[in-house]
Amino acid sequence: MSRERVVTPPRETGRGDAGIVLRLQGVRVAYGNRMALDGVDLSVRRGERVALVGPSGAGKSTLLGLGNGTVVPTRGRVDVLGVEPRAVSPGALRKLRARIGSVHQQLHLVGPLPVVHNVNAGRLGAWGRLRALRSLLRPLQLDEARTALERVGIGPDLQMRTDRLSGGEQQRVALARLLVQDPELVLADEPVASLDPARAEDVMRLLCGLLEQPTGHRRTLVVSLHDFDLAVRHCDRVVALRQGRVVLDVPVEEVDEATRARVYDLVPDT
Ligand SMILES: Nc1ncnc2c1ncn2[C@@H]1O[C@H](COP(=O)(O)OP(=O)(O)OP(=O)(O)O)[C@@H](O)[C@H]1O
Repeated sequence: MSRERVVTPPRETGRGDAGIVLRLQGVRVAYGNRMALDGVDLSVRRGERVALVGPSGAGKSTLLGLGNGTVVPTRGRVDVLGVEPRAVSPGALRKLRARIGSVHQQLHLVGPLPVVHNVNAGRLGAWGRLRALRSLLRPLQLDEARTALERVGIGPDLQMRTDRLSGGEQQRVALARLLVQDPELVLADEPVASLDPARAEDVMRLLCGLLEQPTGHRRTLVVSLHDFDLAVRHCDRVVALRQGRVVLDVPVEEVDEATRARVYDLVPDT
């Protein structure tokens, strides 16, 4: 078993800190005496697509939780979109979260509601309570919802009950919700874990397509994946965690058969 730690430092873009959307410095997260992350340093630049891989319990979900402020570091510092989540007021944290899109294996759609409301849920963080209530009575921004649904490839039947759609269509509604949210950073926790390979490929292609903005800029993606091949096909960089430590951090071009085979055997530095 190899004891090396393979880390290629992030490529310099000459933009300094301004280009970094997520930074972890010396981060430790402990749940009681269980160490979920231990001494993690990681910087993700604007527009990067970073895949988190590693065995079950390695700390991938915990790292994503740090990104949206649902997990607080026990030690070290986390900065997201220029904000330190644990240091800001609840209002500022809400504003920060409105700039971050979350994708999960569970879609968190409200089944009995018409599709339009589930798509518009992407705006709740930006709208505030009154506007959200108004939209529940009479949906706002129908054109944007329609455009988002067309972009994810389902018909514009906005009034259809969401739970009448197929599983694949519901997945697309969840992605349309992400699109109308228009986040700067997307954190996706095993978004394709329960899908067959063909659908997983489809959803990853769709998700990555949504990261491209009409302006030519790209939203940033950090995604945990169990399938190493999917990570290599769709991301720019692979970060492998094991027992709460980063054991591999390389651009996908540097991933060869040997790296791929080693990932699940690597152990952290001691
Ligand atoms: N709320 C919690 N309370 C106690 N322990 C936790 C909690 N959340 C995570 N852990 C522990 O922290 C470690 C890292 O868990 P985490 O869910 O981040 O790993 P993961 O890499 O996402 O795993 P998986 O691939 O199975 O989802 C595990 O040992 C887990 O049992």
